[in-house]
Amino acid sequence: MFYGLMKRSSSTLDRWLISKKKGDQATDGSPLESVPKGNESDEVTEQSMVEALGRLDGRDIRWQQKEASNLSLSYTMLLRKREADFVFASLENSIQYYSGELAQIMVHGKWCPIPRKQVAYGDPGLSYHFSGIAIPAKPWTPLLKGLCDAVSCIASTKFNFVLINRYKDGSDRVGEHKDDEIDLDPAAPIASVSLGQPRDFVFRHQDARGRHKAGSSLHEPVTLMLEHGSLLLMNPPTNLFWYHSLPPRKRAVQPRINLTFRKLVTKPSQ
Ligand SMILES: O=C(O)CCC(=O)C(=O)O
Ligand SMILES: [Fe+2]
Repeated sequence: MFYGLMKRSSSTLDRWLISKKKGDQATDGSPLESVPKGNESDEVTEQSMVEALGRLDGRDIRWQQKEASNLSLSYTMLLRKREADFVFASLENSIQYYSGELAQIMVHGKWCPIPRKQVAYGDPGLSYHFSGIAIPAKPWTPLLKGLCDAVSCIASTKFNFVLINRYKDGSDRVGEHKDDEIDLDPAAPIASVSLGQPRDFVFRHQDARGRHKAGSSLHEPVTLMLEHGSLLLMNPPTNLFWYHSLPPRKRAVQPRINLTFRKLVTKPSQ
């Protein structure tokens, strides 16, 4: 199966390439093998899940690669279904999202409630500044640390922070933005793990927006369906040139959790 990543496919640049390992020579187009199934009767526990996460890098990861003008995306199915189900349920049971001032953002000079829930975890003292707020990191839980270490290993990047967004249904969303904050290491990818309701994720080049519409014919938008258990790497310099959004979708009725692992470079506040 090709995971239905692309809405359009007209030029070679627009075609997803598949490689066995990130950085390997990509091969074009052959269908992905399905991920091997474990013994379905084995019960997944928090401890077995953290152990499984420790072995994730050893799995045969098949990347689908999308390259366009200053855009580089790597996509793979990271977790088997029952693992993704377990992580989703565990996060649903344990995560307390921020409220009050930490659940607002500054839009055009006005404070607005965010149309989703959010929280952050990470190394001690880290905060992430965006849209007028500073989101402090709560201390890692064993599961989130296990996921962070696994994704760090797979992406060859030592992530130290995760921003978690929860979308209760298709009316929750993220407006167009770039993840180009000063806190972020510009040389590091952002690693996005999705759980729950599959949702469209849309990239638009900065020269194809608003009064720059002239660039539209040069830079077609790129839409991916982010599946339950998937990992998307937004590689540099994507976030310097391309905006991304999670638009509302009436037909999406189930909740979704997204974890974006990030490498923050600003000094922890004491
Ligand atoms: O929910 C997502 O897939 C992405 C969220 C996002 O873009 C962000 O947190 O910066
Ligand atoms: Fe983002």
